[in-house]
Amino acid sequence: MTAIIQVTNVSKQFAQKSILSHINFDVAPGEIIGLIGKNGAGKSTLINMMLGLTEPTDGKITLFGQAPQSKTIKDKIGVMFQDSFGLDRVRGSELIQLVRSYYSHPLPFSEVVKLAALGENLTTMVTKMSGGQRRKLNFALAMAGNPELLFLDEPTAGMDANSRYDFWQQIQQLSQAGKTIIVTSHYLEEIEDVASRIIFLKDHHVLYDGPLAGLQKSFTHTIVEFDSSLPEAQIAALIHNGDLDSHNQSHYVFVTEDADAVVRELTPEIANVRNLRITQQSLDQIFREVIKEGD
Ligand SMILES: Nc1ncnc2c1ncn2[C@@H]1O[C@H](COP(=O)(O)OP(=O)(O)OP(=O)(O)O)[C@@H](O)[C@H]1O
Repeated sequence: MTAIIQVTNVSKQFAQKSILSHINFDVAPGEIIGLIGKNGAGKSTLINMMLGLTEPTDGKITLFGQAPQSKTIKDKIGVMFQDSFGLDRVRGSELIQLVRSYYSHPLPFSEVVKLAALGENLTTMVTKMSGGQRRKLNFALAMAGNPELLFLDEPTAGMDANSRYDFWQQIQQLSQAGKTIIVTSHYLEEIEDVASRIIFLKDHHVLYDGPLAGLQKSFTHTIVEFDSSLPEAQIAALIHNGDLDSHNQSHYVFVTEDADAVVRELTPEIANVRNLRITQQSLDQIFREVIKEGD
């Protein structure tokens, strides 16, 4: 299948400082790519290069087989940036109509409003909107042109829990309808639920590119968690085959490559251990652990 995005040996420097180095990946139609990495890893820079807003220092990017700056592909792309759009002294509905007018096959106005769950906020001046409402409006603007390819940079920042849930449901439906989606988010549990593929940026490179299950396999750690009223020093003295990830009140979380060994080490105090659970690491836990390495 033809790739929607091709990133070939791309490097980026700002003022001689390397931000990204030798980045390679292709994106197929219908994929939801979760682009992750700590603050400053280069996620927005990579998105900006894919959008043709900044040029790679080296390498090549194509979208739909053409240069990102090509006018003929603009109709196929929707973008939701981290920052707001600046046009504050207008109503949400006016902005949506304005953006629709730039596209040759925009979605009907009512469909845009429904997709973004904007409801009664439509006639509100943008300056009067809450952070969450502005994110929804930004999403409406990204979808207004009925794009094939969507870039979402931190889309749910500021949204409440219900709105976030509805938003990701919407994204999954768009993906099932064939849209290709590139998303960055610091809410890794959300990325974990929706992304068909994770691209993890670290130290200027792609550290991992593949499905979440593969990421868990590459970093073959398991979580052993339990509740105990024993003090941390006593628990730490027992367990040598795992690293303490967190201790919150009576709840202990250990990361290990050998869960059986950790359970055996706990046996002398098993009467003081409750709710023992063994699970795979979540994306958030892997992320925090990998990010810590080398810092
Ligand atoms: N126009 C620019 N000029 C100089 N440096 C820049 C420019 N844009 C980004 N940078 C630098 O490039 C690095 C990567 O920034 P970028 O915004 O791409 O990271 P990010 O992964 O999106 O971070 P965050 O998670 O905080 O949004 C940072 O060190 C940033 O300061």
